[in-house]
Order: sequence, then structure tokens, then C-alpha cells
Amino acid sequence: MRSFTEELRSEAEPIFKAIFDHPFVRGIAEGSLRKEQLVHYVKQDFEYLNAFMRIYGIAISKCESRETIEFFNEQISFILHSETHPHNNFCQVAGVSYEEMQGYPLAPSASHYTRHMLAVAHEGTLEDIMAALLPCPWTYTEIGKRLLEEIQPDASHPFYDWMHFYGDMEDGVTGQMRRLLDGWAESLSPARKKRLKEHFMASCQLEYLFWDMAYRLEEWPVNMTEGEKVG
Ligand SMILES: Cc1ncc(C[n+]2csc(CCO)c2C)c(N)n1
Repeated sequence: MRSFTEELRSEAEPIFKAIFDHPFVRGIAEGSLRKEQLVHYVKQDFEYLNAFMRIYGIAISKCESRETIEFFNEQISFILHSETHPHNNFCQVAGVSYEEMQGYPLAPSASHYTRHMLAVAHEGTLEDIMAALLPCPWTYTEIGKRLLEEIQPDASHPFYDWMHFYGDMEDGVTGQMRRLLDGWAESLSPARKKRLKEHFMASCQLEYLFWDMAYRLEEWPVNMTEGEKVG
């Protein structure tokens, strides 16, 4: 029988495909992204990852075993100390310093995505949270793997480090999250599983929108002076 997360992945196939074909992801493959697009992505992703760590913190507050606390704790360290590498890759190509990219307000789609995960985290249980977080590592590790297979980049490719960072993760965080979620899902009712699926699909759609936001340099519709900005 198919596991719960295999079922999720299969239903999300059209969204994964749209992400692989998105012009920002194709721009990583072709090394053709413009400086402003890389800058917008890093500014937004820096704040996205801050929100992600806070959500892991909320998840820790709902854990009943030390193993799951340890997992979330390791993932916070991973974001703090390792997930800076792909950002640095984008900054180097854009010719900007990473420090300058930090502290910006979230654009509409990034705001939507982080608030979706935060709402699920505050209102839901550990399994709700895991369903909403899983598309994040799952889409990135698949993008990385596909790009490595397709491009077989050498070290002169501008996004060599980015592709290897996500493409070499193998089973890693995605596998660990899937095993936890599949274990918990075994004792859930069909109605609860349906709810988890909704969280998962919303996050997949929002992954697509995040790439689109970066590609189109999405901003709030009315330009405001510093201090009045939302996000
Ligand atoms: C919009 C967006 N989605 C996914 C990732 C990738 N990512 C973020 S956290 C994490 C795992 C940490 O446990 C991974 C793989 C990103 N950087 N930005």
C-alpha cells in the first residue's frame, strides 16, 4: 500500500512539475537570472527562513519525545549555519553582500506563505505542522537533484554550489520528515488526513508563488516610505 506521503507527492505532481518548469528554476539551470531577481529572492528567503525557525520552535513546544525535539533542534541549526551557503552563492553571482540583504519586509507571496505555516503551527498539532513544512525541503531537494542530472554542472557553472547544496541532500531532512509524518498518519482518521493534505497542497502552491514572486520582483501595490511598510 502507498504511504501517506507517497499519496501526497503523487497528488502534488502537477504543482511539482510547474515548479520545475518555472522560469526562475530554469534561470538557475541556465545561469540566466538577473541581479535584481537574485537580490529579491535572497532578501525574501532570509526572512522566510527566520519564520521557518520560529515555526520549528512552535513545533518543539508541541513535541512529546526527545527524538522529535532533537530533530527540530538540528533543523534550526541547519538553517542557521548551513542554509546560508545557497544564499551566499546567489549573493556572489549578483555581486552584493549577504548582510545588505537582511531585514527587509516580506513581499505579498512570501508573507502569505509564512503566515500559512504560522497559522497551521499555532492552531494545529505536530502532524499538521509537519504536513505544512514538508513541501519546503521536498521541492528543493527534487529541484537540486533534477538540475544536477540535467546540467551535470562543472565548478564554472554560476549556480554549481546551489545545485549541489540541495541536490546532494539525498534522503536527509525530507526522508526524516516523511518517516515521522507517515508514522503519525497511520492512526489518523480520513478527515484528519484530508486536513493535512490541504496544508501540504497549500504549501506546494505557495512554493510555486515564492519562485514567481522572486522572478517578477513582486512588491506590495502601493510604494510606501520606510517605517510604513507592511509584511
Ligand atoms: C521558499 C523556500 N522554500 C524552501 C527552501 C528550502 N529549505 C528551507 S528550510 C529547509 C529545511 C530545513 O529543515 C529547506 C530545505 C527555501 N530556502 N526557501
